[in-house]
Amino acid sequence: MHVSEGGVEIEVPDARDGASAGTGDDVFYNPTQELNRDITAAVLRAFREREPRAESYLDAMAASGIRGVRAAAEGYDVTCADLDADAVELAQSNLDRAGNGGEAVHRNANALMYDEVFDVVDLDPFGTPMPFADPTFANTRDLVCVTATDTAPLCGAHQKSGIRKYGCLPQNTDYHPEMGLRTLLGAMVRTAARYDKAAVPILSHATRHYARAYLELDERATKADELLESTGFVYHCEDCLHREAERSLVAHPPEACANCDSTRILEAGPIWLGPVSEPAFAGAVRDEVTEDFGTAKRARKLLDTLAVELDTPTHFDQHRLCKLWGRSASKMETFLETLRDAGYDATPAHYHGTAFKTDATVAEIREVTAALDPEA
Ligand SMILES: C[S@@+](CC[C@H](N)C(=O)[O-])C[C@H]1O[C@@H](n2cnc3c(N)ncnc32)[C@H](O)[C@@H]1O
Repeated sequence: MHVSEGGVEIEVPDARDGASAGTGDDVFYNPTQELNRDITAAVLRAFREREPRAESYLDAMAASGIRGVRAAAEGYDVTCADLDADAVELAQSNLDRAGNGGEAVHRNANALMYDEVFDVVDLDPFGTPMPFADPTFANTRDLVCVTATDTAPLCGAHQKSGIRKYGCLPQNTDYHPEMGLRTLLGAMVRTAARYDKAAVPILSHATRHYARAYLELDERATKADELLESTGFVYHCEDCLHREAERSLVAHPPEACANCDSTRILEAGPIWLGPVSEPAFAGAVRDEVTEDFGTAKRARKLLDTLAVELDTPTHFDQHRLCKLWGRSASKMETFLETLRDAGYDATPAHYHGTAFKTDATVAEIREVTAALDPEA
């Protein structure tokens, strides 16, 4: 099957009739990840401005090679790696067809990353990226791009798996996409720190199906120490949804909720509590989205949201709060405007349409927005 994406043309196996348009008919290609790949192409453009020495790009789990083909079109010196020989053959033929150079290699990405240094490494595995984290942070020079699709372990829905994979205690809350993203970022920051490197999140986004993060590397151990100080714990009241965050290597959970006195407090961590994106970089990436991206409109909307989203470590869901309080929900803009008029910061959060961030506590949100549903 012929696929046109972001100005490049590739062949992928035809999922409908099982026929192979390339070589292997079981080589993976997921059309629903186009937004993720469009944003990656825009990140690669914006990162070039930020770090002009960045030249080599490893598509570490290439499958059809779509990420590598797109990176080569952006002028990067591309290597596509895959364990599957059919994938390597298909990726090489796609690189050749596009004519922007690039080599596909039949290698285990972990072994390859210990052998060779790349400026940019893109991890896009099935499920968790943790089995690839050590060589990635040991050897990558400038930027790590990472997707994790194991959202249930990440957000605490499959908690034991989350604990095993990410070395922290994730909890299943009403802000599960953000819990997942911060579980992933915490594990990335800690892994990089083992190699005396700081992995600074410069852009991140999450949906129900995956978390995606871009981490800029800094070789100063002092910077790695600084980042570790932005990891810590969230304490979440299961009754009133009040939450508090504590930046610390050790948890000091409250005995009871500061808002409602409940003792049903969930403790999550250590997770990343710092900013998940750098506003200026999100804006620069947004400016690199071009009309030949199939998801241009969605990508710009997402990046616009990321550029202004508050960096509080959890988001709220208006519908969840209104249900708890027996109120009808309001239009998001009206709800946020009400908080702002009362002197709080409040922005939409990119996780979904009813998600928002604010510096108000749950009690303050309840009080300030009460007039929006006088019947309740
Ligand atoms: C989710 S797919 C990659 C999708 C692709 N990046 C895209 O955007 O369409 C994961 C790929 O990783 C490959 N893979 C799994 N383990 C690997 C390893 N240790 N080294 C290299 N490739 C691996 C699989 O063969 C599979 O093709």
